[in-house]
Amino acid sequence: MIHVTNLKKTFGNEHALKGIDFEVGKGEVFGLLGPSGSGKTTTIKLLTGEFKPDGGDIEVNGTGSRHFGRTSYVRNLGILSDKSSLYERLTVKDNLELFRKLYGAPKKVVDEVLDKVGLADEKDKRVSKLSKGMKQRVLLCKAVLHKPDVMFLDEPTSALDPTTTEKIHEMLEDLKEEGTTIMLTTHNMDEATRLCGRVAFLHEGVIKETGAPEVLRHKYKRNEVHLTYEDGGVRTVGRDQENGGLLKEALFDDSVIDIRTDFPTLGEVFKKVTGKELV
Ligand SMILES: Nc1ncnc2c1ncn2[C@@H]1O[C@H](COP(=O)(O)OP(=O)(O)OP(=O)(O)O)[C@@H](O)[C@H]1O
Repeated sequence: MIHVTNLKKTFGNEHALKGIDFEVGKGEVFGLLGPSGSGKTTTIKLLTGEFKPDGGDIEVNGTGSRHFGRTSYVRNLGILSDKSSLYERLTVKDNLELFRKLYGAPKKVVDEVLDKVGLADEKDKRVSKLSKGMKQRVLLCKAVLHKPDVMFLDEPTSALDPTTTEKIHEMLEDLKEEGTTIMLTTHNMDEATRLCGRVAFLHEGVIKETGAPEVLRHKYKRNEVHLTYEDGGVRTVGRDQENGGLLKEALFDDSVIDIRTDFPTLGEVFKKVTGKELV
């Protein structure tokens, strides 16, 4: 659904993207993970036609980047970015009705999407009276009501409270179930682990690693086993032939209360690969 080859973007002397490659399959949720300034938003803006590439190729749903300026291209996408906005003086429902008519979507979708993000009771409120988290949920409704095949979400939950984040995650999981192709950017490793089938680690405009979160966690795990004893003592041994007998004995040793392998979080893997924290 999304093909990106040797994509480059420069701002003056700043090489924001130094030639990145990735593919996103139909129905896949793909996460671009990276710290601030790594090039995540630039990538999304190139894919949605807001920026023009300085090199490389992009194709989204069969459309090449030279056609991204066409209204027909953007209308078939679902976009949630820092540029997404609502009419503050209109109610939630009137805002969504406006976009529904623009997209020619069926009337019932407005209530359906509001219900999904838990905002059915707020539909007659003016947008100017909503909290930040509520606005973000309405923006997500706006991005999905025409049931786009591809969605680009730039940090969909950044700086939101846990309840709003959970609601947004539930909605994204529903979209994933329905087979929507989603590309999102995030600093949040839990979000990426929960939602993404595959992630790419972006660091200083370069993709350093790509893969399924669990596969990457497995690939970068330390080959160690921690044995915790009932007196609180912890013994760490290599998970190898040499310690085979000891580990087998530990399984049946009543004084061993916990046996644990090191399974790093995605954030720890990111640090291992790039030397940088994901925040
Ligand atoms: N419009 C622009 N003009 C000049 N430089 C830009 C512009 N947009 C991005 N950059 C630069 O490109 C680099 C990548 O920025 P980008 O916004 O893509 O990072 P990001 O990973 O999305 O960061 P954040 O997580 O803080 O949003 C940064 O060094 C940034 O200063």
